[in-house]
Amino acid sequence: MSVPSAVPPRPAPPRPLPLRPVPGPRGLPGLGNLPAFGKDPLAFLVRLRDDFGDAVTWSLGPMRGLFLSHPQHIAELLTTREQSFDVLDILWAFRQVTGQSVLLGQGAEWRRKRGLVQPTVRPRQVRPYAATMVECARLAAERWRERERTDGHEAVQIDVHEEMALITQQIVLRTLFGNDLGDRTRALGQTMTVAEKVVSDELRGINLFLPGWVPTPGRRRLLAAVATIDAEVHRLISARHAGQVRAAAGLGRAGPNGQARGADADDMSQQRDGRPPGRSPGEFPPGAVAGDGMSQQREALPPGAVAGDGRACAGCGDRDDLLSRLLAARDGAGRPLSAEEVRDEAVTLWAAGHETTSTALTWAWCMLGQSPKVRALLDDELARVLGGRLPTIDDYDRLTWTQQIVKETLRLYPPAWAIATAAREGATLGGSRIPAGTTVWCSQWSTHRDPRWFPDPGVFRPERWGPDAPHVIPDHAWFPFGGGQRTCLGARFAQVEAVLLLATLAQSFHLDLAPGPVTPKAGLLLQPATPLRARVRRAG
Ligand code: HEM
Repeated sequence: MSVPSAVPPRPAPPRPLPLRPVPGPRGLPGLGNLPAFGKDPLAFLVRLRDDFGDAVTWSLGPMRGLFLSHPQHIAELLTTREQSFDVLDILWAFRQVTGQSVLLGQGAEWRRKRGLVQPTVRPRQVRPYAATMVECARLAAERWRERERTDGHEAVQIDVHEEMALITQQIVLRTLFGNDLGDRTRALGQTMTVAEKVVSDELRGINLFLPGWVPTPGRRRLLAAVATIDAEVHRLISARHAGQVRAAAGLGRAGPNGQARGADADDMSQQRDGRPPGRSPGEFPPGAVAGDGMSQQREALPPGAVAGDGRACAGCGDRDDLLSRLLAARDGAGRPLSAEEVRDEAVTLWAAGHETTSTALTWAWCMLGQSPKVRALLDDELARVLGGRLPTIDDYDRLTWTQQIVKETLRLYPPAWAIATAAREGATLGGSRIPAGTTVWCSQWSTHRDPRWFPDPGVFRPERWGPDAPHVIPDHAWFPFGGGQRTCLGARFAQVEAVLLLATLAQSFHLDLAPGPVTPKAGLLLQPATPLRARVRRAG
């Protein structure tokens, strides 16, 4: 007879679903399936699944590929990625922006950085940023009203994505740097937009295979944009750091950007390792954490925004933005991130954190514009839960229909539409060996539209995510934020942001879409192929 134990036995890991890859469509000599994929990657991946099955081999130029469509295989890939698969080494342009951050790192270095960055954006920490999210949405609403006053009621036309990107850019920059950027926020945001556009272009066609040293006009633009970003971010970091050191040493209050008054904080102009100027490998002295000299920025923040919650970030002093958290972070050995590492992580959170969410919001408005019933239920919920006031983080759990709208939008139009990794020696999936070097792909676009998991997959139906939904959605059939150990660090941040922005803006406005079809285009992210234009109309 077995002795009862206080600790319940761990459930056995599910048996892997056997993997039996079949060859996909025959490609062209030397190019493989590159032309078909390049022409329409979304249609191509869906065709691989529909015409060939759940595990299909194909090739992209010299790259031997394996495409997975079954959620169980996807789950296995994402959960074993750190042990058996590498980050693809084709992301030269992306690396220029993110540097050696958690996004493209691997192995022990990635684990260390993930351990340092994760606590700064974990769900509990998103709470203090919610007020900033709502405030930035409120400012956008004010801007639209102002345009109504000047241009007339009928005339306010917007490019939805441009407007959403303005808001999310402002949110991420404020949550990162407080108000330190001041009136440079917009210009710096535009510089990041230039960099992102080039990165997106680089991931298409022949550029994908050009070594990083080949200069192209786009690459020159990218490097110039990165140099501007670096100079500004390093200025902010070193000013904040100098302010912290001075405050810790009791040498008086910091200046308006956190720098010690009279100190020459901007000493970050050396060039290193062929990277753009403005990066410094400098380590901060241990213990150089925020002191009490930052109250001037705090006063400049909107009321309640990025609250200085000492419990949330020990070592941040009265600044509680992401930069303070990164500067205060210590690894298991008590080591902080170096100045360059802080730069890389800050710019990565910025780049990874704004365009993804603004893209999701653009699609959400598109869906709302096309689905009057869904919109009417949204209006009911907003009236019931908010009754005309601005939302707070405490409303999040009650805004269930708004959450379902966001989830369903992320299903139909996942901003990140595919994940690709390279198999290492010894990698296996579904019990089968995967030859080293094989690029293993899965696609949110195609799996999220698989009728086996989502009946009527092309229909926007937020009810799927309600408690009474008749269909069980298997694990990893919906994975807009990836999965496993490398799952998106900002998933909670993004979901809270999307719900609060929609709730704030939809309370006051409808966005009436310009007539005509909206087609998605797969670049770095999945975005409308042409600008989504809408007329802003007062709600109610
Ligand atoms: C709708 C918005 C977003 C989407 C769809 C999205 C999607 C993703 C995806 C698919 C990954 C790769 C996961 C994987 O490989 O398994 C990822 C990684 C990441 N995301 Fe997001 N993301 C969003 C918003 C954000 C935000 C707001 C932030 C930061 C504030 C952020 C920061 C990151 C970081 C740092 C990683 C790298 C994690 C690692 O490799 O360890 N993301 N995201």
